[in-house]
Amino acid sequence: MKIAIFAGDGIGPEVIAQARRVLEALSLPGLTLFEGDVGAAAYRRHGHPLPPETLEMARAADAVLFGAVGDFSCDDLPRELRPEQAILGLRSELGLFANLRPAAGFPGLEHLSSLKPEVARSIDLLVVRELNGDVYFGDKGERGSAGGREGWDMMSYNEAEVRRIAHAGFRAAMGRGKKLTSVDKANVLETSRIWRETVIEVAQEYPEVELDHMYVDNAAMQLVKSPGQFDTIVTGNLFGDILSDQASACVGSIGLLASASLGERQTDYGTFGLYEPIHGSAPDIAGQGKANPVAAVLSLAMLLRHSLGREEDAVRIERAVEAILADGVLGGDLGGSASTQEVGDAIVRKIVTIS
Ligand SMILES: NC(=O)C1=CN([C@@H]2O[C@H](COP(=O)(O)OP(=O)(O)OC[C@H]3O[C@@H](n4cnc5c(N)ncnc54)[C@H](O)[C@@H]3O)[C@@H](O)[C@H]2O)C=CC1
Ligand SMILES: CC(C)CC(=O)C(=O)O
Ligand SMILES: [Mg+2]
Repeated sequence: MKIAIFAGDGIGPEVIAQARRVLEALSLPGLTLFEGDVGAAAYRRHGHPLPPETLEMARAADAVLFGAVGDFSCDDLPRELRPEQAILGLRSELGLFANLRPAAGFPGLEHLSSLKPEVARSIDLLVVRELNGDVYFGDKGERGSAGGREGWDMMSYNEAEVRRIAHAGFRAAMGRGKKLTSVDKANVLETSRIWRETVIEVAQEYPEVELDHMYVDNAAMQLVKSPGQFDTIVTGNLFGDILSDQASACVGSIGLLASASLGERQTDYGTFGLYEPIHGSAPDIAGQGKANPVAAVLSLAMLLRHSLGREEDAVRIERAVEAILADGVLGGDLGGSASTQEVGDAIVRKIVTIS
């Protein structure tokens, strides 16, 4: 089993160091770890945020564990050299089109949610976000205009792209509460009209799943008003990016939510994937030991489940995380004072005691 580890920038290395300790505490036989450079760190060392050797390392692995990229010192670089291109490049080059972002409340942490505790208690949803299309990958540019500089980012989806993420959404819903909400903006966007019609067509193959549709503005409102109504959400790249950050505040902190990015490639043990917290490099707290490593640790659990077929180890990690949070080992983002290292220590100790 080969895992490529790309820690990246800002708090990326801090949270990945803790995830790595948790992985080592599991003492899995036959595991090889490789480390590669991405983001601003890679740009400084190799002149590119996603050097060819990093991409090759990812291709040769069964899974990638990713921290975060982004560094304001790179803001003036041309777009193709900015750190964020590393994660976009990995997602597109590796064909990782389905981004699974679960958001569920942790028992006893309801008071830390931005919602009322009784509302927060009801959250248990999965955002299935399309990851290879939309405005992030469409034609983009800048030109002069009568109104000054004009920029554009083309939003587009074709039926094949929508079909494959719709299948991912329906399959995910089948494994959960059999309810799928497709989020779009079909009242004004052509892209969304094709999205909605294609999702309805794919629904014929999943008669057991109850499908509904919601405009993204209403979905954002419903998410904070009554998140319990959602089971599985399928949506485009931009809407999914925004709604999942919003969902993290409903759970308690962006430092808690993990993600899996999957494509079609199968390995000897499961589906090849890239696993990362939903947060970014958080330059405002980088280097201060304040980053919550839980999202990175839970991303590792998703890696073990989806790419390495090690469900029992994934559950062991998830139980350890739930236990330390219930014990009150909380970082600053959750109103506590535990450092990144202390949260990692507590998870490692629990892993060892949980059989
Ligand atoms: N996949 C990736 O690598 C992503 C990279 N980014 C990049 O990250 C950089 C910073 O972006 P922001 O918009 O500030 O988003 P961010 O997610 O890095 O941070 C947003 C807020 O959440 C806090 N936060 C994030 N992770 C946390 C954690 N684990 N524990 C405690 N608090 C945490 C930060 O301190 C900040 O106040 C930018 O360069 C952005 O492009 C943003 C999102 C995803
Ligand atoms: C950094 C961006 C490319 C994407 C993002 O914010 C995300 O995937 O959560
Ligand atoms: Mg994001």
